[in-house]
Amino acid sequence: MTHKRVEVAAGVLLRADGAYLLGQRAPDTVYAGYWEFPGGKVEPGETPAQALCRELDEELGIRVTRLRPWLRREHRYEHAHVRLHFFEVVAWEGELDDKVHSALAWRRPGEAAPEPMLPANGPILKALRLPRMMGITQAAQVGVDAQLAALERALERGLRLVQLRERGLDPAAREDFACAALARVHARGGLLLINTDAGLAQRIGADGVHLPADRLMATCTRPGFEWVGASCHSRAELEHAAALGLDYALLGPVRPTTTHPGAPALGWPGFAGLAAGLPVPVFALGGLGERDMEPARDAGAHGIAAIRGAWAAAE
Ligand SMILES: Nc1nc2c([nH]c(=O)n2[C@@H]2O[C@H](COP(=O)(O)OP(=O)(O)OP(=O)(O)O)[C@@H](O)[C@H]2O)c(=O)[nH]1
Repeated sequence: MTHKRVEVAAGVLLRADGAYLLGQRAPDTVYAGYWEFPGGKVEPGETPAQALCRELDEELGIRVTRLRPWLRREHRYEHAHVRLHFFEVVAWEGELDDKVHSALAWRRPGEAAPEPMLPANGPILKALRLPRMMGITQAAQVGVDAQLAALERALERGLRLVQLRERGLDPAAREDFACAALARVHARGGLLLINTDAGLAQRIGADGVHLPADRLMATCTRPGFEWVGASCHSRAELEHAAALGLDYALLGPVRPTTTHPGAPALGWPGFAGLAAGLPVPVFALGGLGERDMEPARDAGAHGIAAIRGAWAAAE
């Protein structure tokens, strides 16, 4: 049986400590007892953002004062074909006064979520585990020792996601550097992805691979790592990353950069237009640093990826 598509708005309420809110569906609903993000169906004449503000007022008794578009994902249930518009809700007024759920629970991104979870939400929980800042290595440019020292400083400051992108190192030096970087990143509980070289990622036990755009477009099935991402410069590339079920995409350059001279800069409106409405978290890239996190997330980015900007913050 085919169903008309139902538009749904769902809110990831984020506390200052990074915890997010889940609600357990009441006994008299479809999927009773399953956990969900608070929200509900978009009514005729409403935008998804308006629907979410109404639902959070009705369900939780709060007035949303700041929200950001995040991910959009379609799922076919036996009872409905839903298109879920997920927003991050970062500020609200009023105390939580739940009127519809059996229970509420706050969870930090690393903690196990309560079970059972609505089936459409698995990738959303995985996206919440993805750190907001990605550092991309440049050991071939600055030297292996200087890059490892910069990596240690950045891990100390809280960096937990690193992409090793070292086309300029010969294979033996790249493998030595990758092992040294992986030990440091794993000592802090972070994730290390290897650009292009899936064999190297496999040998050293890295967390995943990162595909350059040409590799992405030549790839028909998701590589078999826990974390797989790709570099994108167009909507077609972003949609291919989404179709492969990748865990993130990088999109840029947002500003002109010395690493990609001559590439036209997107600016935040250009970034927001290309990144909107995707199921895959998108990092903004190109001339950015941690100070750009707020404008990036307001433009729909999951976070920021940086080469120079990731290592320079404390210098
Ligand atoms: N609120 C919410 N709904 C979700 C999530 N994930 C997900 O698949 N859905 C699906 O989206 C639809 C939302 O329907 P709902 O029953 O909450 O809608 P509603 O509040 O307007 O209730 P109503 O049916 O009584 O009017 C359901 O099919 C639900 O399974 C989620 O995280 N939050």
